[in-house]
Amino acid sequence: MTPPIAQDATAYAQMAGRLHPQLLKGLAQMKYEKMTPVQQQVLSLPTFTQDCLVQAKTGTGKTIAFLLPALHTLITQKSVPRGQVGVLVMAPTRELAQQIADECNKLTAVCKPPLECHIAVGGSNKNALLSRFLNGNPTILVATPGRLNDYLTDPKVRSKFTDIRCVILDEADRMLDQGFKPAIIKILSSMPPKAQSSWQGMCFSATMPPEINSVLHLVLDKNHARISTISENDEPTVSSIPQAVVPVAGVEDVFTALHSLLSCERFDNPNLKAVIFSSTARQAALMYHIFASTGGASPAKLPVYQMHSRMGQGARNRTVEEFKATERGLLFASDVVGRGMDFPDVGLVVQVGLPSDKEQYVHRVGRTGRAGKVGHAVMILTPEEMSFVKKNPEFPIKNTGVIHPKAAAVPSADIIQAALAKIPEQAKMQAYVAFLGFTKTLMKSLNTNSAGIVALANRFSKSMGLSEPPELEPSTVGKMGLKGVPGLNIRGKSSGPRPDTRNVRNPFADTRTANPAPGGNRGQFGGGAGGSRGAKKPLDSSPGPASQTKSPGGEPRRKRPKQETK
Ligand SMILES: Nc1ncnc2c1ncn2[C@@H]1O[C@H](COP(=O)(O)OP(=O)(O)OP(=O)(O)O)[C@@H](O)[C@H]1O
Repeated sequence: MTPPIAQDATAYAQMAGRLHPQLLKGLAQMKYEKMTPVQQQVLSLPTFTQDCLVQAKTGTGKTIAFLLPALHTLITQKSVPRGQVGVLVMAPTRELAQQIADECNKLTAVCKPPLECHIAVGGSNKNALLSRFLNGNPTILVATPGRLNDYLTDPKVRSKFTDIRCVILDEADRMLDQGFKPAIIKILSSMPPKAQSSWQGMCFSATMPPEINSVLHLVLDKNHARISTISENDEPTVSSIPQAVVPVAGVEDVFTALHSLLSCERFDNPNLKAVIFSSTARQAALMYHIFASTGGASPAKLPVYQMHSRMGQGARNRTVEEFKATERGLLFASDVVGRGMDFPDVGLVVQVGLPSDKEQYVHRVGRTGRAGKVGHAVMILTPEEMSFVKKNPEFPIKNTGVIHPKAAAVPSADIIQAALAKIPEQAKMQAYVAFLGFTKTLMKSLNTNSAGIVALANRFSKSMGLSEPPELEPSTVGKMGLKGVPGLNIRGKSSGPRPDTRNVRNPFADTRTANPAPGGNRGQFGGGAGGSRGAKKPLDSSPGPASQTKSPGGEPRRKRPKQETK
């Protein structure tokens, strides 16, 4: 099926004379014959060099919509001196940056002379990429802000931006939020001032919360064009994606309900390809291992994959490649793939628990129903989380009624219990600490207090089969703002031997799953951060820009991520 392109959409062939022939040839090779609405509107602007703020729904071809005008200008106007960066694209995650670079390379495949597109992202081999960047001809650079700032400490790198022509922010609302804004400001301070060199600014996203308006001046001039393919009364999600909520009786029933749901879905569609989002990296890893051990969604096996910030970059890259290529399978993910990622033919998105905000809901749902294809989205919510549905009536979320875990054709409760029994205790402890940290950030939306959060986390702990809540360092409790809250098991304040969450390392390092991801990314719970260490930065996340710490891959972490709690 083709993207949501109207019958009367303009064919790219009709752009002959307006778009450079080499780009038209590239489009033809990619088999993009007609324009999607956002591409049509952007290419209808009076000039391709105009600053613009562009909002269009997920999966409707925004990448090509920003690449075409930028590349056309690059090819047709005074050439950028050799070695200089002409177009800079910034995106929030390494995987999305790579995906944009891949799309750019396909589009420019027939360009002569060739246009080099480089990437600067964390977690990868910095020295090799930097040396290629310094010695090559990186006319186009796609970067994550943390790594680019890291590059920019080198004066040789800074000197490569003196002739910059165009700066593009993909996922612009995310790039300009509190987490990333300082890094973006720092990057822009290394470029010639916009007022003098008048580089073009472009901001694209599927969501544009009002807060973005006060910071647009960083990238766009005040006469920028505003394009939205979403009309005022339109829903913010793609209308061909039915959305539902499965309310469960309590936090204890979540995994069982998920198993029931996936089993039913699998029954309807033997080639099910689904992304299952969790609030934290630890929970994504936990669910991956549970479902690897149940053999995918029973009764038949589906390959399972995991994707989150606790994995090494090599494993992350392999998972992206494999899940893009596979026809069927379950990807247990955190929000590292919540925005922008284009996994073809995902037919189902499941959100286990709440997204960090309503924008994140839109982006997660948008991993299905892309390019005009069909898909649906389901949330699994506890009674405490159900207010999300009421508070956001703009989302057409249908309440399917409580699914009793045992109502499904398979004994999901027993299967989950058996799978949980095989999960190392340390992994459960880590999931508990991450759950506590993330749920604390949602205290207001959950309409509860600290004691309520701890009680919820303790029920979660019990449901995983832990005899008592894992022990926390007093300093961790302080950092979480939970000092004095009853129900916590605090080191030094409890009697008798307790499970120890310190120095927890790769609890799966020596285990083999029944259905490991083909990429071999087993045992990715650990990364060395134990319960208390993990909780030390309960809000930390790898895809974010610099604040104080650096991830092992050199991608700076930000103070308060919206996307992922480890
Ligand atoms: N003109 C076109 N014809 C056919 N397919 C297209 C066209 N433009 C884009 N696509 C395809 O549509 C899919 C979605 O494109 P893209 O990833 O750019 O969407 P997006 O709007 O940026 O989504 P998101 O908001 O999730 O980032 C991709 O698989 C892309 O290859």
